[in-house]
Amino acid sequence: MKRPIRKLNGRRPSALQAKPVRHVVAALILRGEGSAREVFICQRRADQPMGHKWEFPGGKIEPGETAEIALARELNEELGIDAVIGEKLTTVRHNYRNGASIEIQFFTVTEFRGELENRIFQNMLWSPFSKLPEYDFLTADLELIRDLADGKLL
Ligand SMILES: Nc1nc2c([nH]c(=O)n2[C@@H]2O[C@H](COP(=O)(O)OP(=O)(O)OP(=O)(O)O)[C@@H](O)[C@H]2O)c(=O)[nH]1
Repeated sequence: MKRPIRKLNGRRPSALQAKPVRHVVAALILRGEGSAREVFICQRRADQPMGHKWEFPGGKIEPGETAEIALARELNEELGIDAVIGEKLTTVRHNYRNGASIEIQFFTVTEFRGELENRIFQNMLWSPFSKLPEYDFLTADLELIRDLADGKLL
């Protein structure tokens, strides 16, 4: 039996509006050891969605790509480096308020060829883990940022 679609003030229930999950990969590019350890972070340009927010370099996985291949491609496009993709650190799922749902796989990178070159960002820099909470990161990254700053990860 077909169930009628319930109307809410003329709108469909939100489950029917849900957008497909976007699969994203991002890199924690690391340098240094111990308390001198730093991670490379990037700021989105004003004209990008969620402009001025800080993030880890990366992007969406294209059809047919593995996560590692997608991340190596994104790092090449965004920063001009040939990176060796390391271990997967964590996977984060997040629902943005606009209905977008993303799953981000974070990988470490400790080796790459080439110089880090700013091709698309407003700003980019090396940050000690303890200073990460001072930057205005994308909401989906906040738990990871706290864990890194508290020394719970890496
Ligand atoms: N790269 C990256 N994306 C993140 C992070 N955190 C987070 O929520 N995202 C979200 O994941 C999505 C990645 O999309 P993107 O626009 O950067 O990907 P892309 O380079 O493939 O974009 P394009 O569609 O312009 O080619 C965005 O919705 C972005 O807001 C992060 O730390 N790094």
